[in-house]
Amino acid sequence: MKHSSTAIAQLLLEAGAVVLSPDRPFRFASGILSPIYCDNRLLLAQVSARRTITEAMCQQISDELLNTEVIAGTATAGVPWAAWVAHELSLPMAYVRSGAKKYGRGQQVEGGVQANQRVVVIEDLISTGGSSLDAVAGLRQINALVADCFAIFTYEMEESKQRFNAAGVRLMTLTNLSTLLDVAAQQNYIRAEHRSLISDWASDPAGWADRAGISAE
Ligand SMILES: O=P(O)(O)OC[C@H]1O[C@H](OP(=O)(O)OP(=O)(O)O)[C@H](O)[C@@H]1O
Ligand SMILES: O=C(O)c1cc(=O)[nH]c(=O)[nH]1
Repeated sequence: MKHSSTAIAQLLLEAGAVVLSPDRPFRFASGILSPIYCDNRLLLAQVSARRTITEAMCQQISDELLNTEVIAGTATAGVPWAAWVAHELSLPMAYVRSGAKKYGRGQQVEGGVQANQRVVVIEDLISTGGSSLDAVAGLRQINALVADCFAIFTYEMEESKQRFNAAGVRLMTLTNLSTLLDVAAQQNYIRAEHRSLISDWASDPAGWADRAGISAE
């Protein structure tokens, strides 16, 4: 069964993964302050939801990325998804640390990826794209071939689009912020004023805190 972007957004909402906190914004990995946070890690504990996500990822990879040789997860939140997808597709799995390990073999990429292997990077969520593209850079450094990244969710930030373009990486996602806001509004998960607030944030996430007069704690 094909899983639509709307169905996956609904799943995230039902799973309680989407949290709003306009008055005490979340700090993202990139430093950006945000009134919304999507905690896909909560899906790890929800067997039916994680099965649906894994199935949807496997389906798209089987349909569109026929030559994939390795599934690589970004540490930490991408790793379990990469493991489940690689297992289902009977492909080798690897993971990419945020930086090279400071002891042992000193590697950023773990799992024996070979030069010229075609690798798909799996991430749980894309904000600026910095984490996934660091993983791509780590893989390319050992001469792996990376042209595609796959994530559950993207905020559709202009910055991420530009960075993926510049890196020559195609980003595929199961769902995105605009779909999530549509579903959340239709089903009364969020009020109209919160939808407007999040849309305003999304129009310029990095400038939002200043615009809204919110100072970082
Ligand atoms: O697109 P970006 O701007 O890089 O932001 C998204 C990244 O941030 C989160 O990871 P986090 O740094 O919180 O670490 P974790 O995966 O260990 O939870 C998320 O899991 C992505 O990896
Ligand atoms: O950019 C991030 O750090 C980030 C945003 C978000 O909504 N969820 C998450 O896990 N990380």
